[in-house]
Amino acid sequence: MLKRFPGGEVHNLVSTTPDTAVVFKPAVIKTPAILTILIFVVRSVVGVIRTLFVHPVAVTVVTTPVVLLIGYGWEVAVPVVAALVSIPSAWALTHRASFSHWIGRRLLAFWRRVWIYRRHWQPVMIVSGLGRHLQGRDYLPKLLRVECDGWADRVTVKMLTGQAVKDWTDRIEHLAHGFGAMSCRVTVAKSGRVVLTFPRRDPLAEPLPAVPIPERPSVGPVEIGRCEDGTPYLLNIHGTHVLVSGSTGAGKGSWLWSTIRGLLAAMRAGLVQVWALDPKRMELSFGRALFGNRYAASPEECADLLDAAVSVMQERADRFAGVRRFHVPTVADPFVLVVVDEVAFLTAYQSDKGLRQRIAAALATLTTQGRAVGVGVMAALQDPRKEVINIRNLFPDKIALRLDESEQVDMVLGDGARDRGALADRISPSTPGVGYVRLESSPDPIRVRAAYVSDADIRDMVAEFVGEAR
Ligand SMILES: Nc1ncnc2c1ncn2[C@@H]1O[C@H](COP(=O)(O)OP(=O)(O)OP(=O)(O)O)[C@@H](O)[C@H]1O
Repeated sequence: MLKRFPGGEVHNLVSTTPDTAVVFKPAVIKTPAILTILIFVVRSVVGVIRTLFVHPVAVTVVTTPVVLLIGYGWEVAVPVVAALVSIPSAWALTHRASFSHWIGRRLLAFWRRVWIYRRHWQPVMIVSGLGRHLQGRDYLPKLLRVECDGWADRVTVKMLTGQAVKDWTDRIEHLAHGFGAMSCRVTVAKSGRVVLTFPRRDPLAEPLPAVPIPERPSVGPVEIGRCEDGTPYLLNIHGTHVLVSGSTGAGKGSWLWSTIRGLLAAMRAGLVQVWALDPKRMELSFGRALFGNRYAASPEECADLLDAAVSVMQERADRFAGVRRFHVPTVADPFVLVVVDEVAFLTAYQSDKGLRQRIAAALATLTTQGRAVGVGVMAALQDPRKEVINIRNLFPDKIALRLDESEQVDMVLGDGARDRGALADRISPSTPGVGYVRLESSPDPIRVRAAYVSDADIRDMVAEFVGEAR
């Protein structure tokens, strides 16, 4: 005997096998055709209005010829379109930057949104695991906006509820390959939204000539080179410590020399002193005259120079205590920048244990207490493994140039840097000076190329500095 269920009809219940319990027949709700059509029309209208607002330039370019052709025939459409095309062409030829800002990049963004991102969105999301296909329905993150600049596409995405940024940073390779880009970087726009950056070309492929020596004395930020968007990259030196790490030939020298070059005017004015530790005797020795007697090469000399820097630091700390909390560079109390080329020579590879401990203690003291009293450290390092330098974390600002292994990226820049797109292990050996900067103030790494300071540039710097000093 079939039991009568509340709200159900007995004839809606079927038993498929004689010896088993009742099996429910799924309820089929028939949507009226008019409702389906209405939903479709509303969605289409909303889509058209949205496209009009989001891509006004692209919509005008596409619809104008069609409207003219239908409304006035080809006799009117062709000359009007020709005139309309000639105006932007003339604009593009005479002022390319403003044309590409107002028209070119918007058209490109529209095209790439439709052809690259919208077309591949569903398969890339499902295959990478960022979207789900459940019971015939797709649950996908929402593609909100595509913007193009001179070198990259920036895709703003609304994540699925419950997703974390790490879900995206773990899949940068899927995203890059899925959308035909060389790499992908993930940044957080706001809660629930991420921006994916897909480079279209490498704007840092060409070497940059040395930045002109500044006219005005300044302790920074100093111009080091260029960012990917073509803007000058300014590095803060005063009030921090900087670690530059990269394998041999990665271009660490260009970061050290670009910094010294940017400080040269302030050095001439007596507001900055650069103290050079050059255990390899290959890098800083070239501009030795810039450092006067504050140049050291042998481990003993380096240890003495570091101890002297610690003394300066402590003497200032005694004097400044209770009087001021920040250092203002003056001729009496200049900013002291201790530049160390290949710091591991002085720490990990130093066979004299006593000397090694003395140097490590001095470096740790300077990096923990020096910045408030105007003593900074900028150190270069080839091998960032933990056993090589354990004071790595005392440098607030870090730069990873080309590295040999992917694990080294987080060792230099801190946890999660590679996931956020700092692919320092993928930097080509043909682009020395390129690196990822991760500052204390921002977790997102920036890709930068330092300008190349050639031997001739260093000679000019020395000539200018010594000439002035005489
Ligand atoms: N910013 C740059 N732009 C273009 N070329 C560069 C740049 N920096 C360095 N180079 C080239 O790369 C070569 C190696 O650079 P550099 O000596 O600075 O590397 P490094 O990282 O200091 O290596 P090592 O640790 O072996 O001394 C230079 O001789 C120069 O030709």
